[in-house]
Amino acid sequence: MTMKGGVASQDFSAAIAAACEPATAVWSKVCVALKRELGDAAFGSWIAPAILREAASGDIVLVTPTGIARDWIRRSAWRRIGELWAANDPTGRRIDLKSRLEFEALAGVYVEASAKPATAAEPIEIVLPVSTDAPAVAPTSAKSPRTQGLQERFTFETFVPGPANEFAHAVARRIANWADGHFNPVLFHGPYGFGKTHLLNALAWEAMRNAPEKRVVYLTAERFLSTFVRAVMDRQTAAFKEELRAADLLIIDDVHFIAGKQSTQEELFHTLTALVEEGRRVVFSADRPPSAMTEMDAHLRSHLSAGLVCGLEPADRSLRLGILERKIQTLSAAHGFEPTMRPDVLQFLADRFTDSVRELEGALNTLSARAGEGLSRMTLEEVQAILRPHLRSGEKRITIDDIQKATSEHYGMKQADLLSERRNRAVARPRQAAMWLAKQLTTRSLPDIGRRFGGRDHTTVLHAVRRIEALRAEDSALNQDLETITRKLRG
Ligand SMILES: Nc1ncnc2c1ncn2[C@@H]1O[C@H](COP(=O)(O)OP(=O)(O)OP(=O)(O)O)[C@@H](O)[C@H]1O
Repeated sequence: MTMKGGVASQDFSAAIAAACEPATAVWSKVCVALKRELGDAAFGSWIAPAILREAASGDIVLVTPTGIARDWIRRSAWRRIGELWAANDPTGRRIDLKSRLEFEALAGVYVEASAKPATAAEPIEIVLPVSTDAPAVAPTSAKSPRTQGLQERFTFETFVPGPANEFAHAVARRIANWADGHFNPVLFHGPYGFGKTHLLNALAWEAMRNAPEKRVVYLTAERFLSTFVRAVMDRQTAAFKEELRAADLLIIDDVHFIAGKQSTQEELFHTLTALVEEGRRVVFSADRPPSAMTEMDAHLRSHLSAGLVCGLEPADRSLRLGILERKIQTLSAAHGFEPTMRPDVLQFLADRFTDSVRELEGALNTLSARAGEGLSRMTLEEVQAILRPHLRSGEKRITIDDIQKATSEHYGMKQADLLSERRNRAVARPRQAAMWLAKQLTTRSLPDIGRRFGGRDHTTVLHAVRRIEALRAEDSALNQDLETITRKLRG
């Protein structure tokens, strides 16, 4: 079914101006009205995930992530979309509606009109549909929905192998090459901050590059949980299942996160068995082996161990030195300074920051921010003086999970509320407070924090941090809340 926009004005200059208006601008206007008319929930669930594409002929196609979404729009909103489109696009461009699968069958005919209208709410987007525009070599900086959740810097090129992770690295490369799926699922486990997410991201990028026609789905367990909860609330579980089960390769990061969350575990169990039965690949990461996931449902636990369980060990000294050298090269390439540091400084860093590679990287970033191009000339004394605050020993390490638990407990809500899409103040303010605490008490980056709060964007975290900073100046109750939670976390 296609629709045609009518010429609304006889005024020639107005028509010329309108003709220059890109389809995305028209769609944004349509979205503003649709959001008002349908309400946030329906708009966010069905319209926002759709993407506008433009044909060489000038025809516009609204592409939905699933057939179910296409049918919903056709049934419930298409007539209205046609009216709004016609009213806002006097040039009379046609707009058509297709599901992604239909659209991909016509691949090559269309070019992307835009990622998404500015007015669109955050979509229930859980897939990385891989199509002909997969990254040719390394991922580019443009973040399209299909690369949502993946970090561009986490590739095999930037991953340093060593004895601690050699086997995991080899297994990940094999999966990324779509080699035989003899071991399925594969679970990578290892301690906090030693490269699991990096490895899974690298695997996803490489798998997409090697087989652009296949569908690779990457999501964190937090995102799995929050998307599933939202799908249940919106009665969209069928669409949720359809999206996941259409994956050729499903990658779920930090699966331990859903331990104890009964219905989410069940859903994951069914997804896992369905995919494995069909010979599709499934990859997980976790902070411990399945045998140690005592809160995990026994059924799911045994299926997680049914393929290959593969450990990453903490990086040894030579690997830490290798990683430091690689990171220095990356920093120097980005900022144009000499890619070296004094050997005693390198050794000091490798010996003092052993808790995780994340800490090691954080120390290097601190030095680079302070010294800039003087990094290569820094003496050991200067380095020690700058890093002294980071070297407090015996301080308890606080995780984002700890912060979410303590914050939700303090405000008398569930941890899942902090990850949910709910925007009312009673939930939004504690969520912002928890994000602020995560920025203050952990070394996590803004994208990393967003990832752990239901897969939110780093700009949302930045906004939360700024909001809390501003409120602290005038809201003593909030200050007290933050102090109480911090005290509790520090133990
Ligand atoms: N072998 C490695 N080569 C290069 N960088 C590494 C390596 N191992 C870890 N890193 C870096 O350390 C940081 C932390 O790694 P990552 O986020 O993958 O840890 P993780 O094991 O997933 O931790 P968590 O369980 O807390 O999520 C990242 O910036 C990553 O690039």
